[in-house]
Amino acid sequence: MLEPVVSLVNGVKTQQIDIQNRGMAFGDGVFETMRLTQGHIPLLDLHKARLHVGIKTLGLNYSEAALNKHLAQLFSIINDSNIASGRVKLIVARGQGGQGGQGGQGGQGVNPSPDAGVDVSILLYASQLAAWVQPAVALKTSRVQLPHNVNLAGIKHLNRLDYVLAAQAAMPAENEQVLLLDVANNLIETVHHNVFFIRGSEVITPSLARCGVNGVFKQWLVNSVIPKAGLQLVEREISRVDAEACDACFITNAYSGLTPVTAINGHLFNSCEKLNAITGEINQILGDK
Ligand SMILES: C=C(O[C@@H]1C=C(C(=O)O)C=C[C@H]1N)C(=O)O
Repeated sequence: MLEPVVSLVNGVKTQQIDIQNRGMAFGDGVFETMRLTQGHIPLLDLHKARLHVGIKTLGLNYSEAALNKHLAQLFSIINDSNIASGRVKLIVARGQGGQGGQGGQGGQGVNPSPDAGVDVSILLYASQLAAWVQPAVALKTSRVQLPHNVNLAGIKHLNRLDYVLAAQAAMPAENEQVLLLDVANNLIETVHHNVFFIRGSEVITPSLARCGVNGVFKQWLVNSVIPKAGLQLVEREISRVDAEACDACFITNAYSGLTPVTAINGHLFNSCEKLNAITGEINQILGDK
């Protein structure tokens, strides 16, 4: 785990949170993992929009003005320092407090009290991008499958235990990422990325209606990049057999962008012209190359 270079909790420079914070106690919150490039965060508006969806779903007592103030404070610290590129993690968790202080189930206080506030914790990890970005990876499926949960599908909430179990079971090598299937045996995503397949002029990505995280980079690709590259986006269920019939595969997230996939459980994929077109478009827009 990389040490944060700057850590703000509700605008105060500290690495401590309240022992009763509900984000820690119950996973009662949402988060964003964002890329910092030359002092700015690409796709920040999309990160904020996804955060907002999660906040609304969880019914957090949220002030957009407070969030913007904390972000401005963070940017001012970044600009005064020599941190140019890295990773920014933003957590919005419900403040402390169980049900009226008396506890809910078994005195554990699962129900939030009406006056439970909101903690906005902003943590900056200044790591070298190159240390995190892999040129290409192989995927390995995990025997631990994602349950369906339509209440939380798409949201990047703090409860990631299915992912922890799946990664533990798969034990990936250094050049591997863990691919998750759901309980209906459809491919969903990797532990840290969304997944895409190219077949002819179609770019196919799993439907996340029942589980999975609606990635910010995925949203940007789907709405802006893929149409520009003249390709057709299809969101649907994908089985392993469907996937193996495809020409190419890649994974995405906001931190590392697009990463080509060389194989899934030993089934090989090549790079293809269409994948190069998408990568070219991304690099041009993000100004990476
Ligand atoms: C919880 C995580 O999940 C992944 C995050 C994204 C994303 O934000 O783009 C996509 C797929 C998820 N499996 C994470 O922090 O990596």
